[in-house]
Amino acid sequence: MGLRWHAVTAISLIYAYFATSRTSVLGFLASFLVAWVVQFSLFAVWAVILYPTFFSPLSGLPEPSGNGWVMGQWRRIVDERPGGPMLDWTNSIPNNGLIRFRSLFNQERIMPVSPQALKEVLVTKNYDFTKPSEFVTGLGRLLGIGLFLAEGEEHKHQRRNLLPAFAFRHLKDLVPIFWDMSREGVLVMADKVLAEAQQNSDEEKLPPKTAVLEISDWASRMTLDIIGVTGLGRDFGATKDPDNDLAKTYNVLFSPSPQAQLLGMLQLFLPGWVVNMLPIKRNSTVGHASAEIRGLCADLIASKKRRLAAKTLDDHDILSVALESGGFTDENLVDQLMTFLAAGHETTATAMTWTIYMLCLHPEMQDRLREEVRSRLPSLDADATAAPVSALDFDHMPYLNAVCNESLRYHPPAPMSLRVSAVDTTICDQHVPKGTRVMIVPLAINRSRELWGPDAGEFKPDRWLPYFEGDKGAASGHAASNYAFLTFFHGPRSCIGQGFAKAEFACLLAAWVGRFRFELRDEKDRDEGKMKIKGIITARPADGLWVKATVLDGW
Ligand code: HEM
Repeated sequence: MGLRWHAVTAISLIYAYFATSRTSVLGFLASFLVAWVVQFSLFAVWAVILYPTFFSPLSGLPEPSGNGWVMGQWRRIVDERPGGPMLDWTNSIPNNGLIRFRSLFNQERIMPVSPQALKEVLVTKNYDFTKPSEFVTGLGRLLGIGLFLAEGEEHKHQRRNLLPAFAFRHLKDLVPIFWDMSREGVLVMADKVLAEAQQNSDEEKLPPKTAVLEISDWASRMTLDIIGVTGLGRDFGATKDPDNDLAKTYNVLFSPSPQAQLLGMLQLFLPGWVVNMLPIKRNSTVGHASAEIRGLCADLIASKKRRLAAKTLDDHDILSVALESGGFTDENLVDQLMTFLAAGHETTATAMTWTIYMLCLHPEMQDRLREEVRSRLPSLDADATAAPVSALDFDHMPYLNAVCNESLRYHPPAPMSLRVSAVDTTICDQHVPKGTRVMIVPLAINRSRELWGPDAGEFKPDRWLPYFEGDKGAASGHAASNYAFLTFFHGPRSCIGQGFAKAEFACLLAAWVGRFRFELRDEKDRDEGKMKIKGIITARPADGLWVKATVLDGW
């Protein structure tokens, strides 16, 4: 529910016009202000207290206790990790598929938590629920107004034209490229570790061939290079160069700074274009970064178009597929590329970061995974052409796939997202008025005890392996429903890059764990509950993940 600024201003003007003699400008202004403030105050009492408490059709839904008088559950929402309070509510509040909670100024949110409620929001009534307008004005600067932010018919059209780039057959062909790039990246990493290890001082007490790395930075640079080559046909060279401009630009864009949080909050109350124009540093940083990325994407398109015109284009990257479809204008293609660059590398890098963290907490799983990798894949030192790998090699690595799935379940890189009902509609027969905000929380669903059983809160890759010969439940991690795994969402707006991300993730993880042993640098990080986790779209350890990486021999 938003204040109707135009109506309030018009009523205030009319009041001031009739209430004053119109000879005094000051008198007119004072009356205008008084009328404005009175209306605003009445609205605030209605919107913040009366409506959510007594009049909302959603007020009968179960909700967490301990609401602040004005701020609802806001304190918890900002203090805890993204999605953390919702996880707690999902597991503790009895419900019929929907939970309501109140956010800043008691704004109502509803959260679908049963398979039926999720199915309606994501699949059967998907187009009743759109992305909120602040996504377009806020995220649009980072992601471009591409597939991620398109709606309705425009979304269907774009998705249809982009799908061939993600077809199964095409993804299979990408696996050797993913592997090759993972292999090369790990060789660069290993050189760096060995060079640093030679300079280790005695006080550091690090084992031989060991150095401390910040893992999320390495993961981001490698995934940026992978999406560069396979998505856009350009190698950005970020893995080899820690000062790579594009990597640094994304690093700044996705850093959860206090200013970024403030802007995100203001987007809830002010028109997006006003927020984007506020004279604060974050705005100019994002403006410059976004212009730089746009320029880069425009260059790439121009160069591909020249090759397409000269009939020398035989690439299969996402950009080439989009170009050949003929379904996009140049301007729109720039937006699509921005979307794929951002959505296609931060997410997978976050998955890598959390997986290394979990494998540090569970060294026995790390050893088991390494054993499988080393027994199934050629050494990283082997010549890639002499020892090629294929998608089939990865299909035959059950533990690798189990670890990847479990990590994506336990730490979904994008822990929550938002929708708004575009029309009056229903979820599980509950009336949902137009304009209601619907919070979709993969972190909460992926760890729901109702859907996963009493061990939902444990990291257990084995749940993805068959418990007996012919056990079909392994494919869904033995969950009660397909909707229990929400990491990539479901339905027409599910992640188009899901297959791409899973294949890339498996290659990267196999190469990293095959070559290195990872241990946490700081003992205090063992307590996940105390870790500061923040993020814009994706959620990672706020201060990075610092690990001791040891280069291992024998493979
Ligand atoms: C582990 C990695 C990834 C995760 C966890 C992930 C997760 C998601 C999620 C949850 C959504 C839906 C968000 C929403 O609607 O609010 C989404 C959408 C999307 N993702 Fe991914 N993603 C990953 C990797 C990728 C990759 C590698 C690409 C591209 C190569 C990609 C491209 C997209 C696009 C274009 C959309 C918008 C789809 C649409 O609205 O039709 N993602 N992703």
